Order: sequence, then structure tokens, then C-alpha cells
Amino acid sequence: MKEAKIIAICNQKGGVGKTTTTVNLGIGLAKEGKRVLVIDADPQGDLTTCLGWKNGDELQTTLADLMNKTLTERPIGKGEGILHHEEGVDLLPSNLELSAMEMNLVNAMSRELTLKNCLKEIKKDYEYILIDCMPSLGMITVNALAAADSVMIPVQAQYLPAKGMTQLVQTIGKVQRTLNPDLRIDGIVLTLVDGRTNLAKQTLHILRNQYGNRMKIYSSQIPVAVKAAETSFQGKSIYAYDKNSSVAKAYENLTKEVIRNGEKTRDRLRTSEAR
Ligand SMILES: Nc1ncnc2c1ncn2[C@@H]1O[C@H](COP(=O)(O)OP(=O)(O)OP(=O)(O)O)[C@@H](O)[C@H]1O
Repeated sequence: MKEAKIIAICNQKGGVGKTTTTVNLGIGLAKEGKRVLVIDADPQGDLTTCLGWKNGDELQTTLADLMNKTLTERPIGKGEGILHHEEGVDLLPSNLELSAMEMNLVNAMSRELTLKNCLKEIKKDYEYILIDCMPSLGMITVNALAAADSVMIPVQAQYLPAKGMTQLVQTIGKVQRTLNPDLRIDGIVLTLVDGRTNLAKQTLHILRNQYGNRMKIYSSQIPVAVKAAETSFQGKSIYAYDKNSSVAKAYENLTKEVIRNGEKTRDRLRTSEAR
């Protein structure tokens, strides 16, 4: 069976919609019949909370436990630590223990490849794995980039966040050169787009000028809407909360673009292998 495509949803800037995108893209893919695992790679555990597990401290097993097992070369049981959400996605949750884990990694061998090794068996059970990264470019995020096939970068539709991407693009470049030469930047997703202003157009212009020749900018844009903010407390996706909202439509479109994008990449790979 084919292994999962692993997408790291990453931006070191906080509050740009990484978690919201992970939830709604993940559940969007599951609604399209895909087998999906979402991984909370943030010790704040926002993804875990957003999917309804509100008491992070009470979790029996988290991502940190599985990474610790990998570090100490202990086996991970099939399905160990994985939670099942009623809308069809699986979740590998996190809580503050992931911060301690990040400290443990500092002196470990193959420290940047711990998550990649941890997912070696797990990824056989899924078609897509989405990793919700924390707002920093520390060791856990580098682990996510080293494990991923591609990166999706949510960018808030404003001038400064778009400018702040330089450091992220440099880090991705370093990971490509040293740890994961196959890592692709699948694209930028504009989030928190306020249709009443010109900011989205201006931001798009900046992003196209700076990065347009190096990476895709998804045509689906995520509008800013109170409904999206409200879902964070509900433990469900925007589709279950308000399926007719503009945000639900936008995430549905993004999901379709991601699937199409994956198919195009596969076709390109097949063609180049056949040559
Ligand atoms: N489209 C949207 N419209 C309105 N509010 C949104 C939208 N998307 C996300 N939000 C809200 O903005 C806040 C930040 O979103 P989110 O947690 O997804 O960002 P993040 O990049 O994961 O943040 P962090 O870096 O802190 O992990 C949350 O309160 C969320 O509910």
C-alpha cells in the first residue's frame, strides 16, 4: 500500500491560521474519502483542543511519548496514542510534554530525524498526514520539515506577515540542503482575508513578486469570519459548525486544490521516472 503524503503546515508567526487550516483541510480531505492523520506538533496543544480534547494534561499518550520511544528505540504499537475524531480524521495529540521532549532532543543522535523515524510505520496507515507546527523554527519544527514531503505556509493577508516569511523560507532551504532534499514548498495560503480592504490584493502582489517563481500560491483564499473563530471552541470543523459559511466553502476549495496538486505532482514524477 502507498504511504501517506506528509504536509507540514508551518509559519513561525503566531495566529496566522495554521491550526484552523490543519483542522479544516484535514477534515476536508477525510470528507473526500481520504485516510487522514493530523498531528499536533505544538506543546500548546491547540489542535488537540480544537478537535475536542480539552484536558490535554489527562491524555494517556501524546506525540512526545511516541518520539521518546523512537529516541530510546522502543517499539510503537499499532495505533498507539492515536485518537479518532467523529468527523473521520485521526489525531496524534500533544500537550506541554512536547516542550520537555524538545529539550531531550538537544543531545540526541539523529535529533532532527526523530519524527521522521517515528512516522515510518504510522504513515503506512494513511493517505495524508498533516502536521500542525508551532509558531517557532525550533527543533520540533525542524523535525516536522525533515519528516514532510511538502510544506504549506498559511500567511495572514497583511503586509508585515508576508515580509516576515524570509526567515521561514531560509530555514526550509537549509532543511532541503541538509536533511530532506525532496521537501517541496507546495504553497502559500492566504488566510484571514478581509474582503472590505485591499490588503489581500497588496499582500498577494508582494508574495507573487518575492516568491511567485519559487512556489505556488493557492487560488483558494480563507476569509476572516467570526464563524471560523467560533469553531475553535466547538471541537468540530467549520463544515459541521456552519457548512454554508464562506470559510467552509473556502476550505472545501483548498481541499480540492490540494488533492489536484498532489495528482499533478504524481503525474510529473511518473513522467520523469519514465524518461
Ligand atoms: N478565517 C478566520 N476568521 C476568523 N478567525 C480565524 C480564522 N482562522 C483562524 N481564526 C482565529 O484566529 C486565531 C488564530 O488561529 P489559529 O490558531 O488557527 O492560528 P495559528 O497560526 O495556529 O496560531 P499559533 O501560531 O498560535 O498556533 C484563533 O483564535 C482562530 O480561531
